[in-house]
Amino acid sequence: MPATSMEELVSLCKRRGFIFQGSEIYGGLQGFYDYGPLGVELKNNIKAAWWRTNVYERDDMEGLDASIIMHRQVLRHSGHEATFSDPMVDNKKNNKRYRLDHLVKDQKADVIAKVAEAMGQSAENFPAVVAALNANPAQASEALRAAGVRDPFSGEVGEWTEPKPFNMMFKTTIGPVADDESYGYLRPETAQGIFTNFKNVVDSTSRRLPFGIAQIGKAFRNEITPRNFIFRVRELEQMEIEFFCTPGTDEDWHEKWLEARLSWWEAQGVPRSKIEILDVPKEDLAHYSKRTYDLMYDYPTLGHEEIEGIANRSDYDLGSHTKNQSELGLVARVEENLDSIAKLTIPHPETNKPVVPFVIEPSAGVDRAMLAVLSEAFTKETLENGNERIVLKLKPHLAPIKVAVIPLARNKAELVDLARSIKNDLQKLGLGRILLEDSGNIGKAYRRHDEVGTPYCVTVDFDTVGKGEDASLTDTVTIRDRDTLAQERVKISDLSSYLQAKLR
Ligand SMILES: Nc1ncnc2c1ncn2[C@@H]1O[C@H](COP(=O)(O)OP(=O)(O)OP(=O)(O)O)[C@@H](O)[C@H]1O
Repeated sequence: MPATSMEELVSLCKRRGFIFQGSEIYGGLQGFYDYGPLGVELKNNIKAAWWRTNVYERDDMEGLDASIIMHRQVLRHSGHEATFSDPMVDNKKNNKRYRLDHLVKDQKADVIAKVAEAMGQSAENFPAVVAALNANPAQASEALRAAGVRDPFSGEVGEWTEPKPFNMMFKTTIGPVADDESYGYLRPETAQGIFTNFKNVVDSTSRRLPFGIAQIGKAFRNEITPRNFIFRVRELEQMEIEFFCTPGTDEDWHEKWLEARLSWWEAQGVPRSKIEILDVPKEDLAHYSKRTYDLMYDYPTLGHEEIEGIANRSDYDLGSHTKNQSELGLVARVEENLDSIAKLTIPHPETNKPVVPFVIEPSAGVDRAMLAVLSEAFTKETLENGNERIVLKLKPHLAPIKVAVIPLARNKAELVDLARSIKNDLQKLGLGRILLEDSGNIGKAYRRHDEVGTPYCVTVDFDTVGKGEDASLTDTVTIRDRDTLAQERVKISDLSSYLQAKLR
């Protein structure tokens, strides 16, 4: 059974070294997390699985790693300077600041109903309530107060300001002079680096439509209320694809990508039955989107929340960043661009005339992926002897440690030396991290490796070195299967092929 609460996951992640609060020894920094020894392995494995499926196993994709700090013109013409903002409100009583929609959503049902009524909306249509609050700031602050909207920090009814937009981009100075011109932004999504490199990739690879560019990397959002562990953070990582296709084929590609992405999640242990597909209503679509599917995973404690967005972005992005916009017959409404020096077109596959392609964008968060994968793998079992065990039933390709090699006694040099040499041989197979686990107590070692999801433990005991009761067991080791708890005796000489077959 998957995790039933976020607390279970938070506690496991801290206890076993997956995830720590950022800057913890100075009291922590809200919205920033550090990935520990096992977290970095799991994260790398998720990213590698995504890259393998979306780049290596397809014939229509290229990869990219663009820089994080971007020219302000990029984020001006992408629309982020003007629109990448969330409405926020302050509580005048304690100066705490909240994202308006989060604040209202977390109130009791009767309070939400009162806010909705005051704004002339139905509580069932929550986005419409938020839209009405944003559109009528003065009425909104009165509605929040009259409905008795409580401050989540103090628990008391707040004295709420009018909502105002808050741009979520991190701005930074570039170079030694801090003047009005010398600033850039930390990218709020990786996508823009793909659009600005579109021409470079086309020119250097001779790609023709349809094709896509994949990128994994950090993005930064100054979220007003970061919360729910790594679900909403200020420094996040994204796995994004911009898939360029001929206008008119976009709807078809949108469906294909939806299917491809669901099947990828399934292969990572996140079943379709736990993902709701939200066909985002027209009135809630981002300004660039023709249609968007949000994949809503059923997170413990939070319920269904977005794990990935798959948007049909039309020709908005390349159309916004290209020069000569007026000659290109753009479908999307874009702001005038007199700064770009590149024409972002590609020959139409049938007419050979220059065309600005449409874009399908599957965009997933690595941190949210990690939370979902951990949540699905988390299992509490009662054993035959009545003891309870916690086991992370991660898919082997995602497990941070693939095999733990354990000498039965840590003070017996011949056991430890042989275990080390087995570990070194297995490490050379390139399966991922193999750990020499010589902490001594075999029971504790098994428990630890269950909890961190190690699929196999290999134990070197006295029989292995010919000092046990059964001479026929010399040069064999015990392999313990994490999920079935079955133990098998295998010859050391067969170990590599045995584990390769199980883990590849
Ligand atoms: N603050 C964040 N922390 C962690 N992951 C995030 C954050 N914002 C976005 N993501 C991830 O990046 C993906 C694509 O970003 P997108 O801009 O579509 O998110 P969003 O619609 O702004 O998300 P939300 O509505 O939850 O704020 C999301 O599906 C999510 O997995």
